[in-house]
Amino acid sequence: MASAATLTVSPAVAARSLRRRTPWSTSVEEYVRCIDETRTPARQTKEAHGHHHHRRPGRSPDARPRAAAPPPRTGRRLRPPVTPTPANEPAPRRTGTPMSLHSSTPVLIVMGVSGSGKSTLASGLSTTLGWDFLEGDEVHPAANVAKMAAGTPLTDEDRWPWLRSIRRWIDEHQAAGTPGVVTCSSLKRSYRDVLAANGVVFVHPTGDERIIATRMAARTGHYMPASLLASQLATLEPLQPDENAIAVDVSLSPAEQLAFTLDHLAAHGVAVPLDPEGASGTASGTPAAV
Ligand SMILES: Nc1ncnc2c1ncn2[C@@H]1O[C@H](COP(=O)(O)OP(=O)(O)OP(=O)(O)O)[C@@H](O)[C@H]1O
Ligand SMILES: O=C(O)[C@H](O)[C@@H](O)[C@H](O)[C@H](O)CO
Repeated sequence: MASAATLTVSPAVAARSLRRRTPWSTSVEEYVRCIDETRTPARQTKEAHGHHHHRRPGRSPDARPRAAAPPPRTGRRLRPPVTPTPANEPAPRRTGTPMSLHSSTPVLIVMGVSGSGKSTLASGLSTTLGWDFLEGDEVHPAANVAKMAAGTPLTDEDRWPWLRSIRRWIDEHQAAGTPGVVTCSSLKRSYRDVLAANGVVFVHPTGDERIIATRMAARTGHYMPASLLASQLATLEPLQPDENAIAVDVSLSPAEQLAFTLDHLAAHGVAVPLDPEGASGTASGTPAAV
């Protein structure tokens, strides 16, 4: 893996982030406080709830300073940001692509075909990191949803306006210094190019298509028919070496996927909890090959 830049945050950005209760801090004590204050109850998958989280800067209750913040809890174990070295780099990724966060506010785009586990992983990342969350399916134009529900794949023209609205969400968050996590299939390179920016990292649950098909077939209450998986896979263009990305094996459990992704983020300078809820036991272990 190519070496990647360690995230650097200017004092002004760090101060702004602290005000927003986001976990950017060089001080462990402050970081503990921020994590504790941003922690929200575990989110359910949209399958269970039928709706998604969609928080924007300024509109989210979590984005506003809280008048009566609880006293900081003590004793939480943290994984401090580390500088990548050959010894502490996580296991090789499928793509072998460099991941770089430069000095911008990070936004994770969890991409992949329908049923690959985007929402499950993104929800875990958002909860663990305390970052804003956008369920990309929520901002599809109604006509797109109707089309997919009827079993017809979307075209490029259907997707451009949707991609642009996700781009706006990313821009708003980066301009505000508020990290975020968004789900967006981002199947083609040209789609990802609409979304890519400094600080934007694609996180791609990928691997055995039979696993995805099985999960899709078992899923109920979702507008996306399993019959569209074939066209999703046919449309998917693999990540390319110059894309800023982490590939995560779909065969891993949700907790393992979360731990694997957090390992990569930590190795690239992002402060993440050492003992995130739902990711215990594997964060510091060797992930399954991807
Ligand atoms: N790592 C995993 N292990 C086992 N089951 C999983 C895992 N990740 C997701 N699932 C299950 O697979 C199904 C699809 O997951 P999810 O809804 O997160 O995928 P998605 O990519 O967001 O789908 P879509 O794009 O169609 O909305 C769900 O039933 C979910 O509970
Ligand atoms: O680009 C697309 O074709 C769409 O974004 C789909 O991927 C669905 O929205 C998503 O997978 C929900 O099932």
